[in-house]
Amino acid sequence: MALEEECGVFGVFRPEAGYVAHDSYYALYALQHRGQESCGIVVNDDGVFAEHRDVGLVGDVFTAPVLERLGTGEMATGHVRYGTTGSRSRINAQPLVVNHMKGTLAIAHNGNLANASELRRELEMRGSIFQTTTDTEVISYEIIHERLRTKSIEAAVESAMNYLVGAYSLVVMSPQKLLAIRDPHGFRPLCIGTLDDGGVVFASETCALHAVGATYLRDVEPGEIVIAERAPEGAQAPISLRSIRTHCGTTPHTACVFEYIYFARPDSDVDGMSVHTARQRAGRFLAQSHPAEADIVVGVPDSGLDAAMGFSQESGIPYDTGFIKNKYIGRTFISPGQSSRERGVRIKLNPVPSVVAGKRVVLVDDSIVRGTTCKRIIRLLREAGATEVHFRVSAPPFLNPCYYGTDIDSREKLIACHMSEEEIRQDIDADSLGYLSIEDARRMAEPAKIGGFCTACFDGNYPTPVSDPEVSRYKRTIRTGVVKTDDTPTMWQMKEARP
Ligand SMILES: O=P(O)(O)OC[C@H]1O[C@H](OP(=O)(O)OP(=O)(O)O)[C@H](O)[C@@H]1O
Ligand SMILES: NC(=O)CC[C@H](N)C(=O)O
Ligand code: SF4
Ligand SMILES: [Mg+2]
Repeated sequence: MALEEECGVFGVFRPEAGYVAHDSYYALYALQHRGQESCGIVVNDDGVFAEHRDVGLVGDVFTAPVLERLGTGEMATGHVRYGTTGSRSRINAQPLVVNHMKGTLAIAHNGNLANASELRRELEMRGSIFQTTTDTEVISYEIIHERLRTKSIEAAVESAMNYLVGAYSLVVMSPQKLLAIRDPHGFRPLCIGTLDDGGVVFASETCALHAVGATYLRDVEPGEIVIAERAPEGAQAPISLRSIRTHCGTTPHTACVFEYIYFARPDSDVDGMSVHTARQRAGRFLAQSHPAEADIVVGVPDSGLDAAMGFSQESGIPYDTGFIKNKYIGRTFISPGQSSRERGVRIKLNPVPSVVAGKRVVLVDDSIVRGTTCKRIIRLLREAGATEVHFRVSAPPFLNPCYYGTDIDSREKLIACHMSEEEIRQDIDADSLGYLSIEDARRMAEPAKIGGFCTACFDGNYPTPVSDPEVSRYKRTIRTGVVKTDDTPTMWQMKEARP
């Protein structure tokens, strides 16, 4: 496995009981690109939770009878998963539902805790019995633990956030409230929308708001807890929103830059910045930093197309459709092993010979991970008659794993960890090769309403301590509990502070 998708979360709260499972179904369909291993919906009908989760795609798991069985309710939460902690089995499918002394809780999580194993060990020592192998269950138990000594679910979340390190965009549903929570770094996106009937929705991406007919209100701020609850009688709107901001501004914002490069849908806005525009900007920057003498610019469908357009606009070289993508194949990333991944690339893309024959082609894609895709498509272009292929990549080279919800699992598999740029160019048989610089990767999303970006998979600058032996500079921090690299408290220090 190399780079993989992540997860999508959704929540809806309507003033009157209705088909909120159907809302979730449409939204999850729009978020399917963020995770294809499993999915789930939990409906809340006046405090009674009905749930369905399974491995598979949204359209396969949620048949009409299944949606029917979920019934009606005022609230629902949904999830599409690509697992980063814990296997891809049904037991780990989300939203998780946990019964505790003060009620029931459903939780949907996008992201990954950097201190999940430490927290889990500690919770187990205190008697917690885990049903899954996910970090999401760790978050739920941390919240429940805090709930026993706080007055409300939001106070419990606020308190639990003191111990959570890493990436978490959450939708939490209690019998009476629907909460949206974003970690103080703001790694993963999360936005708020409103419905015509006065309802409220939370979603990973704005494309899911559009899928349910909601209007974008704003993004959840990094560190913010947004609480949707029934407004008192006579209030202007039937559902009110309020916020707890005690965790806002406690750490620099480090939104995942790869959301703009690859993960998010181009028709989504993330932190107020259009993903399509960000990708076009990246293409323009590439044309400035790595120009080419060529006849046409071609993008690799799907996620290379916007950057190819930007390259064409900046360079003046005409853009054309050089590849047709088979509509009936999913993202090759989801293939379980390298051999089936290679087969997937073969059947997925086909060049258009009339476009590329006899042409010097600038080929643009969003990333090189293992080098499988680009090697294959450059060969296809040459077989179709392209005379030169200049490959431009709208991301910097991947050199490090991600601990925040993206499965870039080991350096062994990352081609840039083993070959120089010139060796890669030769290996993939390109006439020239140019990557986006890290600085330009940050610049592509600069207009976003967020303070800064994580670029750790490219430069190794992890915004939090991470408990992984691969990241040697943090080893000492984690073993000794002495912070050497910044002022972020270690897990051990946080534990000591815990009442
Ligand atoms: O170097 P590799 O290991 O081959 O991986 C890189 C490719 O994988 C992704 O595309 P993918 O085809 O998976 O999905 P997409 O259709 O969404 O671009 C990415 O957009 C690159 O094209
Ligand atoms: N990719 C994700 O956001 C995954 C969420 C969570 N860490 C899980 O493994 O289920
Ligand atoms: S390490 Fe890379 S993929 Fe992970 S959060 Fe940072 S920028 Fe995103
Ligand atoms: Mg691709």
